[in-house]
Parts: sequence; C-alpha cells; structure tokens
Amino acid sequence: MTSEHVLLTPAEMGRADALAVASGIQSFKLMEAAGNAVAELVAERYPDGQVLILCGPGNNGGDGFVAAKKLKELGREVRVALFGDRERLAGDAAFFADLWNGPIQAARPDGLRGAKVLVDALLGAGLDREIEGGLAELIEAVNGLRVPIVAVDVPSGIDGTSGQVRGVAIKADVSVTFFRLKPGHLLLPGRQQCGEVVLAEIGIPDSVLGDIRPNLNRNNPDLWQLPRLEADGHKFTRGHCVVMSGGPLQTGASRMTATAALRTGAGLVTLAGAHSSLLIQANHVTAIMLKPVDGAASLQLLLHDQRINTVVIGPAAGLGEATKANVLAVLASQVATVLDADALTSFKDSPEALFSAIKARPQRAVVMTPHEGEFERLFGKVDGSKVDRARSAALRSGAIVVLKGSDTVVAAPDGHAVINDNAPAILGTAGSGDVLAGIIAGLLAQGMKGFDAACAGVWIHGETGNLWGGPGLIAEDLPGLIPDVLAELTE
Ligand SMILES: NC(=O)C1=CN([C@@H]2O[C@H](COP(=O)(O)OP(=O)(O)OC[C@H]3O[C@@H](n4cnc5c(N)ncnc54)[C@H](O)[C@@H]3O)[C@@H](O)[C@H]2O)[C@@H](O)CC1
Ligand SMILES: [K+]
Repeated sequence: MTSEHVLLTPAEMGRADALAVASGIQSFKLMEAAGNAVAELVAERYPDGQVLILCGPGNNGGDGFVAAKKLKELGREVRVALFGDRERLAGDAAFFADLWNGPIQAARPDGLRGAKVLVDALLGAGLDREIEGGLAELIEAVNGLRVPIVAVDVPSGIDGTSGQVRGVAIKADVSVTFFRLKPGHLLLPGRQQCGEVVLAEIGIPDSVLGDIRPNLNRNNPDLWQLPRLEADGHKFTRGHCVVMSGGPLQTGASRMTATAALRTGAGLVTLAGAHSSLLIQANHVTAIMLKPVDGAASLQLLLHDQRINTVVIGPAAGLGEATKANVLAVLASQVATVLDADALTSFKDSPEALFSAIKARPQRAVVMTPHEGEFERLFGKVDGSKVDRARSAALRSGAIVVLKGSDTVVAAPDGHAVINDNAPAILGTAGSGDVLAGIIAGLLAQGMKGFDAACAGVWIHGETGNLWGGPGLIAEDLPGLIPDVLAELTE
C-alpha cells in the first residue's frame, strides 16, 4: 500500500524530523527546503508586488526567514516582521534570521499595509495553547486585510492534530505543508482555514514512516479494493442484503438504503418489515424483494437463510424496544451489519447492551454510521479530536465507526482510521445518510471487510455528490449516480 495518503500529527511530524536528522540529514537543510518551497509558491502564484512575511518565535518563523531570503534573491520586494524577540530565536530559526540581511520590524496590527501578498509564518506545529493578547490582535488584523495569505505548514492558530481554532486563526488562501498532510488540514474547521493545501517534499525519506507506524490516512481509492465481478459468479455469490423497512408512513428511508445497496452491486436486496409497510414499498420497488417480518423472532428465523449475509437496520426503523430487539436479533446471527440512525439511538439508555452484542461476534463486521447527534446519544461527550472520538468509540463498541459530517472519520477498534474529504456540502440533505448505509451494505454483501467497506462507501457517497455537481440534489438522486462512480473506480 502506498504511504502518500498517510496523515501525521504534529507530534509524529516531529518524530519524522528527528528520524531524518538521526539518519544524517542536517536539520537546517529541511528548514531551507521548506522555506524555499513557500517562496517558490509565492513567486509562482503571486508574481507581483511587495511580500510581507510575518515570522513567529519558533521554527515556523524560521521557514519564514528562509522564504524572505529566497524571494529577495528572486528580485522581490520583501518586508519581514517578527512577533517576538530577535534575541530569543534559537537553533535553525536564529541561523536563518542571521542570514536575512534586510530589516526586521516588529509585527504589529498597524504595520501591515502595503503588501500585495502575505506569508503567515507565525505558528505551525508548535502551537500549544490558546492565542491571546497581542498575537490575537495581529491575526485579527491580518484577516481583515484584503490581501492573499500563504500559510506556512498550517494557518497560525489551527491545531494541526484536531483542526480546531485555538482562540483565533489565520484564514489562508493557500497552505504549504511538508512531507505529509496533517489531520488539521482535513478536519473542520481547519480545512476551511487552510484554503488550498500544497504539499512540498523537503528531503525527509519515506523510510521514517516505518518507525512511526502511523495509522491515520486521508481516504482514497488506493487504500481499498472494490469487489471484483467474477465471470462465474451469480447473484448469490454477490451477496444478499436485507434492509429493515420503516413503518407504513416511514418507508422512504429504507427504500433509498435498499436501492443504494442494489446499485452498489449486492446480488439480491430484500426489504423486510411489517406487512402494512411492505404494501407501501410494493408500490415503489421492482428489483428489490419484499419479505414480511413480524418482530425479532421472525427476523431471526429469516436470517437462518445462510445466503443472507448482510443486514441494514436503522433508517426510519423507529425508536424503542422493537428496534432494539431487532438489532439484537441481527447481531445474534452471522450477517455483516450496518447500524444507522434509530438502531443507534434506541440504545441511548443501554449502550453497553449494544456494545456487548457487537463484541460477542468479532468475526463479523459491524459498521455503525452515526452523525454527531447520534454519536453523542450513544457515547456521551468524548474528548479529543474527531479522530480521537471515533477511535475511542470504535474501541468501546467493537464496531467500525463512521462518524459522519463534511469531514467524516472512519475508525476501527484497532485504531486504524481515515479522514474523508471528498464530500461536497450538497450531500448534507435529508436521506443522504440512508444512501450511505446502503452503499456500505452493498459492499459488505459482496464480501468486503468492514473497515474497507466503510471507507470505500464513504468515498463513493462523496463522489456521487461531486458527480451531481450543482444545487438541487435530493437523496433519491444519489443511488442512480453510484454506477458512474463505480465505473470510474474500476477503470
Ligand atoms: N518538523 C519538521 O520536520 C520541520 C518543521 N519545520 C517548521 O517548524 C515548525 C514547527 O516549529 P516549532 O516546533 O518551533 O513550532 P512553532 O514555530 O510552530 O511554534 C513554537 C513557538 O511558538 C510558541 N507558541 C506556541 N503556542 C503559542 C500561542 N498560542 N501563542 C503564542 N506563542 C505560542 C512557543 O512557545 C514556541 O516559541 C513547523 O510548523 C514547520 O513550519 C520546517 O522547518 C521543516 C522541517
Ligand atoms: K503558520
């Protein structure tokens, strides 16, 4: 598997730096490469006018001094302003500040005018507390300028691990980062503050990753492989997925789930539920089959059919004891399971009952797909970044957790996780999550492993939104776009 989609926390990035240095690479060479990459981007994207470089007290500021020198060599008018004491700069940052042969002014809100482009080299990976006082005023003044901003590594004030704003943060047009992206480039609100993210190689060898063993990636098709259609296959080899229907007045959600599962390639899809619900479903479906199920015992009986290998329960399933009993019946069987919406919220007062039922069958995938509200109802308030929260929920529940949002995180109980960033905002529409559950189930039915199916499902879902493109998307449009996405992925 390629390592280019690996994400490194600032702490892991520090280790990468240290390992590179231990392997004989000089640290000032890394800083020189980083600062030069910033300068080259500025020269290319913003070729005219004065460049104002705001340097901070650490190595992020050091990158700024390198960029200043390089841009001046390229013939640009450059002004450098430092937040902090020149005498307190240390190490490589002090070295490159010495090499800067122009004036260094104090970085102040009233000294920002005149530049055509601004480089934010105030704080990067070393941000370790809230930004307050004079620095906060400076950042607010910078954000008030109508000048393009190029951030070095991350926009100052963005936590590279969590993507959170620590007090206040620069709003950049472009962020140039080094070696590998950081979670904070993809998690919200960090992603929005970064603008475009450009990755620069600075001479750290990929081999350092062998020691760091990172287990977080940017979701990408390189990370998983879609099920292949075997020439001698038939509908049963492609899996039979059962989707639990909602009540007679709530049939739409499960129907979208079922349609998505079938479009994703499940061999057979059956909607199961009360007779009264299925009469409504029957008016709308053709290729999808219908199977009356009257409570948990009859569901369990249905699942004795060994050809049924996947069940989705949750979309408009209804809250309460009946859904709980159905979920436990599903988990007691051998099927791969997707738990969404009401299937999760029904356990808000007894989450441990759900978790122990999941953990009792570790050999069968369970994927749960909560949005933030459902997540909190099931897991309570959990500290840390979105990645931390999804990981701890996966560990606690034993399930693959898909914590949804514009920055969906998928985490497995073993700590492996991805951040997904291909989903356009138009996907935030009623029923979109029902379709996602169906896509994941369609992949599970074809034999994909739980974590891979969840990652691929989230990606495919995002791409359907991108294919639609403009406004006016409704969730019913999404299943019809799945074949085009699959075709692109299998090209
Ligand atoms: N790790 C690496 O491999 C490389 C790192 N480089 C640069 O080095 C940066 C990291 O350098 P540092 O670790 O020195 O960290 P920073 O330069 O990001 O910041 C550290 C300094 O900021 C202060 N600080 C932290 N939070 C603050 C707050 N809220 N308000 C005011 N001051 C605050 C700290 O006290 C410290 O003086 C990276 O972001 C990158 O730009 C590059 O030079 C290339 C190589
Ligand atoms: K910065």
